[in-house]
Amino acid sequence: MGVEVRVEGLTKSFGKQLIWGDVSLTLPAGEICVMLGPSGTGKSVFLKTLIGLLKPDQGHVHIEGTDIATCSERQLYEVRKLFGVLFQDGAMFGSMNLYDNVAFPLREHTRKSESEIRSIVMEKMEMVGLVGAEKKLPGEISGGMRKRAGLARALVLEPEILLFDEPDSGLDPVRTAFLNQLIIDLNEMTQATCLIVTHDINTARTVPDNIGLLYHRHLAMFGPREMLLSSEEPVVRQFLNAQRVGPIGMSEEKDADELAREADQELPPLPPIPLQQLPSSGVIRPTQRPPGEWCEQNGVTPPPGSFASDVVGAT
Ligand SMILES: Nc1ncnc2c1ncn2[C@@H]1O[C@H](COP(=O)(O)OP(=O)(O)OP(=O)(O)O)[C@@H](O)[C@H]1O
Repeated sequence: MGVEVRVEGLTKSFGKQLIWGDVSLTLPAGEICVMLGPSGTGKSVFLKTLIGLLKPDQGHVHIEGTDIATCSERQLYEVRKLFGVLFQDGAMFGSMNLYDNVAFPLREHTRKSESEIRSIVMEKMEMVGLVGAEKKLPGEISGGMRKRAGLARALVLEPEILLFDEPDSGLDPVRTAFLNQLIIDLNEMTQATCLIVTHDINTARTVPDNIGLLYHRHLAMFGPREMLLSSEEPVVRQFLNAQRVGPIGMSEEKDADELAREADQELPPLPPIPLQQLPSSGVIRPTQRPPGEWCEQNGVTPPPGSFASDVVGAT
């Protein structure tokens, strides 16, 4: 079972540049969360702060009784073992074949025998569909395969928390759909708490239990998927529906003149909320809420056509 990650009042700057301030959210144990945000809003910095690769200026990251922001190096080393991270390019060692890349954390962090390592590596290679490619070098395979190899490596220490930094970057829509299915199936299988940083709106709309949006140096919103997909809040609405009309401009926020010009433009209606993607087993995950539950419990009328099986992005 995954563990909860509780972030409180987190602030990070580089020199005088504030990246984001006062970020508070909880990644609930075993749930899948997505973090969105325009380019450069500090999503990768957020991931790195969660695993203690970057120190925040203020705030706390509580994981199983340890505060990553203030703990000792020794405690950090222990807590890091709870994490599996899939970096954007898979972060493979170019001179090692896939087998040795995937085996690397086991050889570094455990005293397991080579035969134990072999069985774990092959199990994870099978999970990500890479059996037969063990001897290939990272440079000899496609970007999608590299990501799957990176995922196998992220899984070998049986992590309780899985972080994905733009798993869909550089992948075509079909490969992205397969990778998303793999993430959902892994979550069902391992119950690890998952956080996916992505730009892909379809992923954000259909995969997670919760969505967060970083914008303009703060966390604009974080909460259940249906809450954000039914939100009328301008930034959330604009981003989750990939619209030009709204506060977000080409480089940063729009200025007052641009916003005034848009004032009389009518916003398109909110699109229907798609069904959340199921694991391959077709059975709802333990942490997944039935469609429409959040809206019903919170007295929110979902946009017309929501939760129909033929809504684009439903499968
Ligand atoms: N180690 C660092 N030192 C100084 N500035 C940094 C460092 N790491 C990141 N930054 C700055 O922090 C800001 C946010 O970067 P980050 O990569 O987290 O954005 P992002 O939201 O993940 O962007 P994208 O969606 O384009 O990948 C950028 O302005 C970047 O230049």
